[in-house]
Amino acid sequence: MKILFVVSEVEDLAKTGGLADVAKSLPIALRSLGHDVRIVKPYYKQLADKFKLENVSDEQQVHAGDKEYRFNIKRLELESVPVYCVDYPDYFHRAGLYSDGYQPFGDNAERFAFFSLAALQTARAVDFQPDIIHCNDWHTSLCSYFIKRDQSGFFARTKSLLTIHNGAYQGSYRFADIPFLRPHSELAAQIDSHGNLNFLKMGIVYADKINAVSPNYARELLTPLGSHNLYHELQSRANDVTGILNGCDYQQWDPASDTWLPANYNSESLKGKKVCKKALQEEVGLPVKDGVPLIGMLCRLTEQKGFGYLLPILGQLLQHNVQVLVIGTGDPVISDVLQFNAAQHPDKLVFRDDFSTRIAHMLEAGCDFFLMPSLFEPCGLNQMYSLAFGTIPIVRAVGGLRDTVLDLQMLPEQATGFMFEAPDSSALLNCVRRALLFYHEYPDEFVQMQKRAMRHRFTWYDAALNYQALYQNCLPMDN
Ligand SMILES: Nc1ncnc2c1ncn2[C@@H]1O[C@H](COP(=O)(O)OP(=O)(O)O[C@H]2O[C@H](CO)[C@@H](O)[C@H](O)[C@H]2O)[C@@H](O)[C@H]1O
Repeated sequence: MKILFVVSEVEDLAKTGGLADVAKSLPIALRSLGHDVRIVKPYYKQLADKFKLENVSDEQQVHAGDKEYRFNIKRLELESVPVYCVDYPDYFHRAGLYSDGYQPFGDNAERFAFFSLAALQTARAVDFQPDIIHCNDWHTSLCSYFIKRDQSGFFARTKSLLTIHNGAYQGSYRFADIPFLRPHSELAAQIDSHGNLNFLKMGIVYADKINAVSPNYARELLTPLGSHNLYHELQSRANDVTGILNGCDYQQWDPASDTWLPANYNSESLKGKKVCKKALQEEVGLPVKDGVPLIGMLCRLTEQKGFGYLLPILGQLLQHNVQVLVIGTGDPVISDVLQFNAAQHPDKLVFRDDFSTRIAHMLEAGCDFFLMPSLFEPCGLNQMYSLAFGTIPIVRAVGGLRDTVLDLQMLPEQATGFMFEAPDSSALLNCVRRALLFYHEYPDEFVQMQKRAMRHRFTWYDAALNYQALYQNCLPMDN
């Protein structure tokens, strides 16, 4: 099959979160199944600073009424997957991808409506007539609409799939302010009472199929509580909504060969993990103690990740014989509270307002537990990385976390972690206490759990097979 994978961010090129991990690994896995998959993404400053790329075609155009927007197409290869980059400096040559660090850019609607049109124009320019356009999240949802209404005939046989990586971000903007959409009366008919058009909703309405990044999140999306206020739209497409679990890139996340780590280890021997713990404690300034459990947390600082019920019990949690390390950037209100608590408990809590690939690997390897108490979690990748590193996840039973972690109480023989149900502080605190008790009281069983976790596999190969079947499902029978 010919697949055009349209996405805003890609690991190694430009990234703000888990979407980028998927946008690298899935196309590579699909390529290994023999499909002709090509990525289209914006030529962000982050990417332009790293790779000075040449144009691969004449200047291209997108129109908004009488106005012409001229852009260039650059190309590179990511492990033999072609990546076309839409080069339009006015929209994409900025320090951030979506915001200046404080506020979202005021023209995000315009930027991503343009990008969706430009991605389709890129396919035409390089004469790549896809069977499937695979759209990802709100940024590229409009492609599903545009191919259905395309006048050129180029996409007459093309079907579209929308993958929802995070349904909380929907891109809802004043329709009248988006020059590229003004001629589309069909979209104008879909605005809400405030005059806003919801980009993700348009993907849900117009895509041939829709999938979420885990089976459990797909089920949650079809409930009033889990639908991020898109219940009616999702329910009306219920027969076309499925879930495919993300994979884990075990080349990148392998403690036996990881070059970011001070020592390597595997599921036969965890000796190197102790070295990693010591190095991590030293690096972040925690007392170097082996018998004290170290809980790590690494994420974007947002409400989604469960800070609403974690922050109120941090003090209680730190009364235990434990060390906690939180690393991530994001909401300044959350970082202020973390900073305040860290100043009060310097020997027990460290917060780093920071993110780098190196520190991510160091944290995943050096901690005993990985905390991910998310309010909602479409799939979650960090819990898979922590399983691969023998770092026991403590998670809320929600979204993909429920699909990937097996709780000790429920499945004592197969358990790989600890889970709690209710999104509240006491359920979280009880769960962490349960995990700490197990660590202190059953050290041998704890090591067995670590080894079991390390052997658990969620491969991109399996995910790619499922996507392949879903693409087939989008296409007419004769394909
Ligand atoms: N401050 C920061 N800056 C840059 N990178 C950071 C960062 N903090 C963490 N990261 C990195 O981003 C990735 C996080 O992936 P997750 O899946 O855990 O969450 P995210 O919410 O971003 O993704 C969404 O999309 C993915 C992919 O489908 C779903 O798994 C997930 O549930 C959904 O919320 C990891 O590679 C991590 O190391």
